[in-house]
Order: sequence, then C-alpha cells, then structure tokens
Amino acid sequence: QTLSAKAATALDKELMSTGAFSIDQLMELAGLSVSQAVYRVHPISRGPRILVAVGPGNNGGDGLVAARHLRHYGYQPTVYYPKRSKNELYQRLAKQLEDLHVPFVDDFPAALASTDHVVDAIFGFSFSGEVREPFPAVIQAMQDTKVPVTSVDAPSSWNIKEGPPKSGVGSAFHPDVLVSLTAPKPLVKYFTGRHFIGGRFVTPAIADKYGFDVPDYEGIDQVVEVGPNGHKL
Ligand SMILES: NC(=O)C1=CN([C@@H]2O[C@H](COP(=O)(O)OP(=O)(O)OC[C@H]3O[C@@H](n4cnc5c(N)ncnc54)[C@H](OP(=O)(O)O)[C@@H]3O)[C@@H](O)[C@H]2O)[C@H](O)CC1
Ligand SMILES: [K+]
Repeated sequence: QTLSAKAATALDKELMSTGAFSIDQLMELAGLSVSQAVYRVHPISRGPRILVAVGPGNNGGDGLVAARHLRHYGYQPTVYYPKRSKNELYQRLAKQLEDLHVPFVDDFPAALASTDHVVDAIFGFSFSGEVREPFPAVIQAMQDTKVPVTSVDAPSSWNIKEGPPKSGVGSAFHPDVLVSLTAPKPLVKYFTGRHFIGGRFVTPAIADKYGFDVPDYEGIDQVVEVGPNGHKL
C-alpha cells in the first residue's frame, strides 16, 4: 500500500490538526527514524563520517534532526545546507547542531570525497518538476559516488509517482537505502535497495483511513525493515 503525494500531505495536515501533533514532534520522530536506519545499515565501525544533504523544506528538517541524533550516537556528521530557511524551527535545529560543533560545509562534492555515508534529505513528497539550482550538481554527485546513500522518504529528484526522471540529472540515481516515512510512496516501485519504514506516530485509525497498515515495529525500534516495494520481509 503506497501513499500519493496528495494523500501524504493530507495525512500530515490531519496529524497536525485533529491529531494534535506539532510539526516539531513529527519531524523529531521522522529524523530519529532516519538516524536509527543509518545505525542499522552503517554501524560506526564502517566509518563515522556521515554527510547530510539538507534541502529547503521539511525533508531537510528531518535531515537536521537525524544529524543531531547521529552525533549523539558517536558519528561525525557534516551538514550541507545551501538554502537555509528563515523559519524559526529550522533555525533552532541548525543552532542545536552548531552547539554540538557539527560542521556546515558549502562544497558538497568536496565533502563527499571524505565521507563514509550520505544522508539524502534534499526533497521529499513535495518535490516536483526539474531539479532547480543549486541542487543539480548535488544530485549528480550522489548519482556518481560509490559512497552509500540513504534517502529520506524519497530519492531526491525522483517524481513521487513516476520514479526516476527519464533523462538528465537523477535519471541514474539509485540510493542504497530508503527510509519511507509513515508509508511508502508510489515511487518505491522503482527502488531496489534496503527499505525501512519509519515515523512511528500513526494511529491505527489514521492508517485505516489512508489505506495502509501500521508496520510491525519491534520493541523500542523507530524503524522496521521491509522489502524494496514495501512488502513485509
Ligand atoms: N508525516 C510524515 O511522514 C512527515 C514527513 N515529514 C517530511 O516532510 C517531507 C515533506 O516536506 P515538505 O516541506 O512538504 O516538502 P519537501 O521537503 O519535500 O520539499 C519542499 C521544498 O523543496 C523545494 N522544491 C520542490 N520542487 C523543487 C525542484 N524541482 N527544484 C528545487 N527545489 C524544489 C520547494 O521549494 P519551492 O521553491 O517550490 O518552495 C520546497 O522548499 C516528507 O517527505 C518528509 O520527509 C515531516 O518532517 C514530518 C511528518
Ligand atoms: K530525500
């Protein structure tokens, strides 16, 4: 069962209205899920350096939260955040990282040359059209690198319904890991790597309304691994 971009937006709105959640709470749990997925696929023994690519919207916010948790786990995150939002929430998330001495860098390809893992938190379910500046070079670098990439909610540059662009930047971008938040989006049809579901905040009633199952999270886990297309393993 997948969630269209429209349904995912509606679900988010519903959680924040009738569900009584704040965006900070949802983002904290989303980012915590991402950090746990990274911990599973890339234990610190594989190399502590994690480059987090942060976009201008909420997908980027999830990345900022994940970077903070990863730092607390003992990783050495570095953040690439070229289009900073003036929104107070993002400013606080960035300040929290600065207080942990997490470096912010301007040159993504250069940072990529000295990292062990990448978190792609550039675009999520509100992405559409062709990738605009300054992101084409970033997508291209993630497409070309041998460093493993974990994408948050969607491989950035992919159409939420149609998957990878037919040509140009992103058309050959296939991240190693995907963390779908609340439920997979239709693009998972084109995804072949390790797949996790996170965002452990959905009530059974909401899942029912939007036509998906709450995943079987184990114990205190914030993520559950599923098949590439979202089926139970
Ligand atoms: N319930 C949940 O699952 C939650 C998920 N969360 C995360 O939120 C994102 C969706 O966040 P949203 O803010 O709606 O949008 P995105 O982050 O996906 O992207 C919006 C920004 O991207 C820019 N954009 C869009 N298209 C392009 C493009 N072609 N080129 C360049 N930039 C683009 C857009 O810019 P505009 O100029 O159009 O304004 C936006 O700035 C979801 O995927 C989850 O990761 C929440 O954290 C919590 C709940
Ligand atoms: K992403």
